[in-house]
Amino acid sequence: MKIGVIGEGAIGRYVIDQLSIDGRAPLISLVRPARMDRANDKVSVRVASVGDLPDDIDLMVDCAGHAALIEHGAAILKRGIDLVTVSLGALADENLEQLLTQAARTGGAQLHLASGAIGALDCLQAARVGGLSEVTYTGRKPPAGWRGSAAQERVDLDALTFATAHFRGTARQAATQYPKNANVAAAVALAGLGFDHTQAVLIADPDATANIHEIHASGAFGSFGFRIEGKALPDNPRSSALAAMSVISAIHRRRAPITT
Ligand SMILES: NC(=O)C1=CN([C@@H]2O[C@H](COP(=O)(O)OP(=O)(O)OC[C@H]3O[C@@H](n4cnc5c(N)ncnc54)[C@H](O)[C@@H]3O)[C@@H](O)[C@H]2O)C=CC1
Ligand SMILES: O=C([O-])CC(=O)C(=O)O
Repeated sequence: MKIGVIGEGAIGRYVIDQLSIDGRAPLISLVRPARMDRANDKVSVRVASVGDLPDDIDLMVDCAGHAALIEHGAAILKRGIDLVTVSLGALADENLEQLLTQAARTGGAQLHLASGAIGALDCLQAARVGGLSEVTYTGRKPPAGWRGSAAQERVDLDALTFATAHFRGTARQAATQYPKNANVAAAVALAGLGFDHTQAVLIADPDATANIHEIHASGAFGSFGFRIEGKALPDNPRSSALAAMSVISAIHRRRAPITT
């Protein structure tokens, strides 16, 4: 299977490392033009545009964030190449969602949303069939996990002495205002009640030692609570290791003769 990766940051590097251990086919990296000369011995080919991807590529994986999905997503799908993405929050923009839907139909390809740093999405998807009445997502990270986000303008991250909510609103608002931190809110919304009916709370917690994500949902099925304490990737305190693992898991499931 010939795979192309977008993004050589914390998630991208994990994915490239794992795929090179699998070692079945050359890896292609789609990078910004300024990064064309960067060295990574696990990558065989570097390209700066979707047009330069080889014809026999099987799958692209976006590990680069909203800007990359916006820039490359439609062109990849239109070329008939399936795309796995971690940038779910970008779909809070309805125009982008429509553009990607149309591109996938035109190319006969599929955009696969990696489960990312959260779980229990299967439960929400099934519960949605019978009708959900309420879904709340709470994201809690140490202050360092919120650096570079809108939280910085709302609370003094360096001076916090107790857990402080810096955002309360819908999943659409969270995903739009926190592009690097609230993809999980988008995942919960897309699996359950949608962007405008899923409530989100984002908390900076000086006592937290992990990225903690919680879902509380109720509906015709009953109710459930889900909580995960995810370790951050060593290179980026914002991003949970599970998000990178979920990309590899998505690729493995595509190859498997029997899959969930
Ligand atoms: N679904 C989920 O649960 C999660 C999703 N994410 C998303 O994944 C993104 C990446 O996370 P990290 O690897 O930790 O970030 P990072 O900042 O370590 O790496 C991002 C990489 O993407 C590259 N990049 C950015 N825009 C690009 C473009 N237009 N074309 C090509 N490359 C581009 C950057 O040069 C950098 O190498 C986050 O910004 C966030 O949106 C992150 C954590 C969890
Ligand atoms: O990695 C995490 O813990 C969550 C995250 O950044 C996101 O949802 O974008």
